Amino acid sequence: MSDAPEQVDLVVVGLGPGGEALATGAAQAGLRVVAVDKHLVGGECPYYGCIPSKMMVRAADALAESHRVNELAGEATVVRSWTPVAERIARDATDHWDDVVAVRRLEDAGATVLHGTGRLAGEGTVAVTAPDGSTRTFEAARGVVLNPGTRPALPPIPGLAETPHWTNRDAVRVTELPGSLAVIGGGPIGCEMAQVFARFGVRVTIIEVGPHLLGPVEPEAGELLGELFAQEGIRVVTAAHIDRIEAGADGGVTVHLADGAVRADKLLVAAGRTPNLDDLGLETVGLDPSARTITVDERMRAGERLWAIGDVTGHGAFTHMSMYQSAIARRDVLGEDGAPASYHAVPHVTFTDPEVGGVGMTEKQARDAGLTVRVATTPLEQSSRGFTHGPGARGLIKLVEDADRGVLVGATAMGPAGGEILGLLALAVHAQVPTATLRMMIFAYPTFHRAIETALGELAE
Ligand SMILES: Cc1cc2nc3c(=O)[nH]c(=O)nc-3n(C[C@H](O)[C@H](O)[C@H](O)COP(=O)(O)OP(=O)(O)OC[C@H]3O[C@@H](n4cnc5c(N)ncnc54)[C@H](O)[C@@H]3O)c2cc1C
Ligand SMILES: NC(=O)c1ccc[n+]([C@@H]2O[C@H](COP(=O)([O-])OP(=O)(O)OC[C@H]3O[C@@H](n4cnc5c(N)ncnc54)[C@H](O)[C@@H]3O)[C@@H](O)[C@H]2O)c1
Repeated sequence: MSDAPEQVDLVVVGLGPGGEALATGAAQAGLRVVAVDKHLVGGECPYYGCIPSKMMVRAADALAESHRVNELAGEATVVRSWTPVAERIARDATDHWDDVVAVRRLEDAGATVLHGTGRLAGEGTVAVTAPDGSTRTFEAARGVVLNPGTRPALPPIPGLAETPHWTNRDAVRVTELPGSLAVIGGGPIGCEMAQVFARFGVRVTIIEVGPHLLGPVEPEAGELLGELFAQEGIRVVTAAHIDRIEAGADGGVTVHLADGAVRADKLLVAAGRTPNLDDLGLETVGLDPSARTITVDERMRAGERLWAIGDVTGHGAFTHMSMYQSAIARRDVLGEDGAPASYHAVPHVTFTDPEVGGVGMTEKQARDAGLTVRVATTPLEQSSRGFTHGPGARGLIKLVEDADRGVLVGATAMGPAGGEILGLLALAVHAQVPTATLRMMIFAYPTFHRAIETALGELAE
């Protein structure tokens, strides 16, 4: 039974990267903050997402570089071992999936931290159910911030629910590698994980329903990634239709496609995310709990005394988006001024090798928006840096210009350190730097980012 509501200033439900930062900032500003998470303070990114997966990527890239020694610098023999990867994730990244440090940090900032499930119970009110079933109810004078994030989606494929499978949460906790792995989904999670495991000797097949890997990026980049994956021995099946999935008696799995079958020791499902909106009490404030996103305005307001941030707002499922929105919502909660949200230059990087970075609109999005579009694409390996780099230099720069305004509205940087090259392009799109000004820049020789100059030259032709 719940006692009388406790009076506080702010309740933050869900402590992903943005929720944790907001709760910290609001508590440090003197508000009485209750911060609630039903699992780990910090959310998906530090425990099951960005951080452990990037440790896996780093290890796999080191292996790939070691193999390039044979072409560039003599002979290298490497004995692969997953043990250091698993240990680094468990010990350094996730504290063995324990959030005690994060909880203490938030408490030190002045917040009350509760492990439990938060549900709205009308405007400005949240009921928190602890793991032991007890409930406390809070009335928040300033209001409630929602940052509930997402969980792995399970596509409605016959047999899948009954078949043992990994999601990203299992993949980052693996201590022993299987001989073979089937991956459903060729999005960022599927691609990053597939390449990592393949580089550690696992026979990997990616099964993607779309026409190429990394659906929303420029098709040239997704197709090139598929080509490079195939070259390093990853089987990529695109335009696939999975009829059903069958668990084998030996613990393996068979994915039955419309034309053939894929047999593997393990199955990784990386087929998108389900927003954690179904058990949040949204109906008590007039919102739809079955919706895929919560609509927010440019200050992250979702209703009276209600804000939402992070993946559930539908503006890009990235940690940097959660943090960006967190800062805007925090200012609004505290009654401070600041720039409203703007999404014309959202950057994203998939940390495959080569990295695939993008910002703003793709060519298709720009054309669909009715812009007068001019594009230029240049292969990275044909730049001086690409030529000297040799193996591992494949990639591309693609620019999308609004020709009427003479500014870039989108760009792709794919290649070694593609995510770093993207920085320059993200600035150009963000600040709407005229392409005429970009053309006057001096690009250091021989850098990868100098390929942007080549592409700018092609835009002008
Ligand atoms: C494998 C993987 C790799 C990724 N790599 C990158 C990357 O390289 N770069 C990048 O920018 N992004 C990456 N992402 C995405 C990134 O993890 C998310 O965008 C990021 O975590 C932001 O999510 P969020 O703030 O919406 O909340 P989340 O991180 O999803 O956290 C939400 C929190 O809310 C809690 N919660 C949910 N409902 C309730 C409730 N009712 N009551 C209490 N608590 C609740 C959950 O327990 C969770 O802790 C990756 C994701 C995955 C899965
Ligand atoms: N480096 C990064 O920034 C990074 C890395 C990983 C994840 N993320 C974030 O996490 C989110 C989730 O990643 P994700 O890769 O799971 O999702 P996603 O939605 O981006 O990709 C899922 C892929 O699975 C495919 N798919 C769906 N159902 C299928 C089916 N039945 N058969 C075959 N293919 C199917 C989709 O066509 C899509 O290509 C991403 O949107 C991204 O924003 C970011």
